[in-house]
Amino acid sequence: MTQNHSADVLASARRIVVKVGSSLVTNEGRGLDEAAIGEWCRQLALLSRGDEAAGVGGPREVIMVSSGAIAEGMKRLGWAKRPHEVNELQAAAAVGQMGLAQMYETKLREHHLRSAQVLLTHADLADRERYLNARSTLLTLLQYQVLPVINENDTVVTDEIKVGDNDTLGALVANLVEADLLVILTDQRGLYTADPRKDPSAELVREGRAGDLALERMAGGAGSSIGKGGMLTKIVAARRAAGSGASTVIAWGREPDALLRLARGERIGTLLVAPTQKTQARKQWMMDQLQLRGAVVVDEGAARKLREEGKSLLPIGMTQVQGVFSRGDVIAVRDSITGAEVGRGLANYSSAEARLLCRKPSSEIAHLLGYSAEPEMVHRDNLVLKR
Ligand SMILES: Nc1ncnc2c1ncn2[C@@H]1O[C@H](COP(=O)(O)OP(=O)(O)O)[C@@H](O)[C@H]1O
Ligand SMILES: N[C@@H](CCC(=O)OP(=O)(O)O)C(=O)O
Repeated sequence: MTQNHSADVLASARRIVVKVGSSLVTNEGRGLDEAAIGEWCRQLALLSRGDEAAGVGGPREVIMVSSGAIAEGMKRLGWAKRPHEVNELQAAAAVGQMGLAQMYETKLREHHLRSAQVLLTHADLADRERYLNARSTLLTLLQYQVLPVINENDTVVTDEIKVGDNDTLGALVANLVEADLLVILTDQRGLYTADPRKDPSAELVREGRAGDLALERMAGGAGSSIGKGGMLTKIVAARRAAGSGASTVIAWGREPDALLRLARGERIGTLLVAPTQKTQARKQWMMDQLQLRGAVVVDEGAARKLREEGKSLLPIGMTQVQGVFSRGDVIAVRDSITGAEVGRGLANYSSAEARLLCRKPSSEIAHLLGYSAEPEMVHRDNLVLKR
């Protein structure tokens, strides 16, 4: 990839997930690093506003994934050694998360940015319906220019049902909101050819392809007892983020103005470029669904609006619902005249609900179902037209 092209990947990223690790957040376990958190918050606020003087080229939607709850909880409880017992780790997380949320709230407020705490579990991301709900909440927060500060809900999860490390959580969040870029800030300047703590001759890798297995061989585990995943989970996270088209940067969290410089297109740390672009990755995923659970049949007018005007499918254009599907399933949209597939997309309502909504204006959804998720049956962003 050329220098210019990689600068584009960075400068054109509109939706960015930033992940910071425990060792940075808690100053290697010494306690919340107020100055460092304040510094990221300042940059996040400038990015979110698209501050002209900062030269970041327009507003960005930013989400923070922050570790540090357990490390901070241990500090507050006066525990010198990380406990092994799950209930103790969970208690530490509960104590530390208070401090974490409070610190981000205070620092972001100083920079006139509102924030929201979002604690997620693996189950929230694995279950289709909860996944869509989490997605919808995060997108709503972004729409209102509120910065979501995310961590795993350590207090309620045990080892078997854990995401486990926040590099992976960051990638899952990037998938969830279809981010353009995942920035992983850590205590090293990026990925080195070997663990720099063990091999002083290791060299910084400036760029690679996300998913390249050779990179995984260079990466080792955590260098300190504070961090959880080490470099390997970051490289695997980059592969996962690339699944929905997001590229990843791994950079040093203390690099001055790192987030602003990245947004300006400056090359810092290690850039792992996603081989397929965001929309392409998404379309591919939807088209690859072999087993469609159902379909909605639409009238001529709706089919035309979808095909020719790139519009969303509204319930009013639906004439029939086929099969049994849930909210979030991929369904086919069929033309009532020829029966041909117009396209495929994500259903906002289940088949049972959709049957009640056929031919009805969206303004009646709340009345008919007792709630309203979205005015569309399938939003155009979640629709791939058949060529
Ligand atoms: N190839 C590598 N390049 C850079 N760091 C590596 C590599 N292999 C292992 N590491 C280790 O990974 C550590 C970063 O991971 P971790 O401690 O989990 O940080 P964080 O808390 O930021 O997630 C580094 O301090 C380093 O010792
Ligand atoms: N959810 C945990 C973080 C776990 C984790 O992945 O830590 P790290 O490797 O430092 O990003 C906490 O807040 O303590």
